[in-house]
Amino acid sequence: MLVKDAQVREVTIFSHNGNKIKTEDREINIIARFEEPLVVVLGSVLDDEECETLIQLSKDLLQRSKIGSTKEVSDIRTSSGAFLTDVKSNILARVEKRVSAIMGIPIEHGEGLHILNYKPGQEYKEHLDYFTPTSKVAKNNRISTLVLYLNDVEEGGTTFFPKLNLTVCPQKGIAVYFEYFYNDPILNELTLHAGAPVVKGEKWIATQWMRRQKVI
Ligand SMILES: O=C(O)CCC(=O)C(=O)O
Ligand SMILES: [Fe+2]
Repeated sequence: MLVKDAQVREVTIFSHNGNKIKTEDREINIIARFEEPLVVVLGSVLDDEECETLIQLSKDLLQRSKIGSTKEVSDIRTSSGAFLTDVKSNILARVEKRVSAIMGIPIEHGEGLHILNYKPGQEYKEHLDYFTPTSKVAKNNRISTLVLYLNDVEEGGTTFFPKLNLTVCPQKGIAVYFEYFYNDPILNELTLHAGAPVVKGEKWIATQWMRRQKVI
């Protein structure tokens, strides 16, 4: 009997089933999943000390980049951010290892954890995390994202997926995972997402974007 294509679910990168992911040093909870495109909400990914260390490491870095002239200005993303690329820290190394285990991709495929800080009114408008297929960087395009929430936001600052009608509320230590490496481009486009404006308090996140191949 013929099976209609539409009924066959595409293979995903994320391969964890059940309610928990056991990594080398932590048990992570799978809280919710939206199946196609796959969006997974994960609980207990980072402990308080790890969240606070990532914030502190980026504060040091942001401080330094302000002295240089690399402060980016964009209407799409009004927050300020920094890549923790050349930072040496045991906690950072431990977090990267865990992130790699969750995402099922070697950390060498990552661009380095990117820390973002949003103040009230700041946001990240609707966007796709992968580059347009025609761009030069798309040769080694992004395939998946993990957004780690580093603090509790008093009001606002949710991550939402407008095409899925899905909203994730930030909580310290939790994360949202999604991937966009499907054969069907429509599925990839459904991962459109945004960081809603922070209303009260501030928001800190760490984002890991994974590429198809190693980042050199
Ligand atoms: O701030 C958010 O909730 C979303 C962040 C995001 O989309 C990204 O870092 O690519
Ligand atoms: Fe994004």
